[in-house]
Amino acid sequence: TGHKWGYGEEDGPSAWHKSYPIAQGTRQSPINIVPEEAVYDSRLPAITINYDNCTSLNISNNGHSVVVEFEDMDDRSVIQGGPLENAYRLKQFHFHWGGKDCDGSEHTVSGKTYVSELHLVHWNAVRYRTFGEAAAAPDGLAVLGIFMEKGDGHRDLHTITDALYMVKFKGSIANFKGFNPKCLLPSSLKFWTYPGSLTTPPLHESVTWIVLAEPIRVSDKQMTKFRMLLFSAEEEEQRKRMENNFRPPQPLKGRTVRASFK
Ligand SMILES: NS(=O)(=O)c1c(F)c(F)c(S(=O)(=O)CCO)c(N[C@H](c2ccccc2)[C@@H](O)c2ccccc2)c1F
Ligand SMILES: [Zn+2]
Repeated sequence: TGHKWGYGEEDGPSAWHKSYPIAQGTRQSPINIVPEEAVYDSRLPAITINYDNCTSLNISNNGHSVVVEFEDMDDRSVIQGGPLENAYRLKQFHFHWGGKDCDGSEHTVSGKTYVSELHLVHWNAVRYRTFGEAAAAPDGLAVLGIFMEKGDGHRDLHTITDALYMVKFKGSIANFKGFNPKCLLPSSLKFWTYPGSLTTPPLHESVTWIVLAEPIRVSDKQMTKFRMLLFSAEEEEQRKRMENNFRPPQPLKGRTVRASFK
């Protein structure tokens, strides 16, 4: 299903509009966040993240990123508050990263890039019956974005980077039970929020983005493990390293970015 797309010269972000015209839409993501231009909204409630009973299922390499999926048939792991009218269920999380440390994140802050960005994808199960339905609705998805900067290793990220060898090739999947992504959250939940889209095809304009201002740290060794993943499947003779799987910032087109903090 859907046209083959990637992050290369021919099939990368600048070519996506040919199969996905929404790529040139009015609420595309990611964006460059300019803190001084963000509007502080004192009425924005804090976001509440209830992952205590989350059930992680597996970790997989889908040829675009490394993804950890969760059981989402009830409200066992939800995010709410902030700009959200309803509780949104955690469906999966994945990462974006660069080939070296100069870039890798999707959102940027006053032009600053981070080495990686973690996305926790949630869907509005109050208003929509299935993830697919929600994914195509303007208030269907909420993605929590967490910047990752170079530093000493993140203890809990270890659990993930130590499992990456199991999903080296595109199409590989492995058991990954008992992981709670709560441990990946930074200490502050201060955030910016704006109406946007998926940053990969199908690029649906269905995402309320919640980007945390405080990054978490990732070590050099841990980044090296992400870069050992492959875009290619085991049987392909051309082995392409999975790196630079990020879309560059898109035009704001009049949108307002709100801040939960001064
Ligand atoms: N940055 S982002 O949050 O926009 C994003 C990504 F950057 C991203 F790489 C993925 S992905 O699943 O890794 C591969 C692309 O489908 C998804 N995955 C989506 C998804 C699939 C299943 C379950 C949750 C999320 C995406 O594949 C998708 C969303 C909606 C409809 C079809 C596909 C995604 F949402
Ligand atoms: Zn993403």
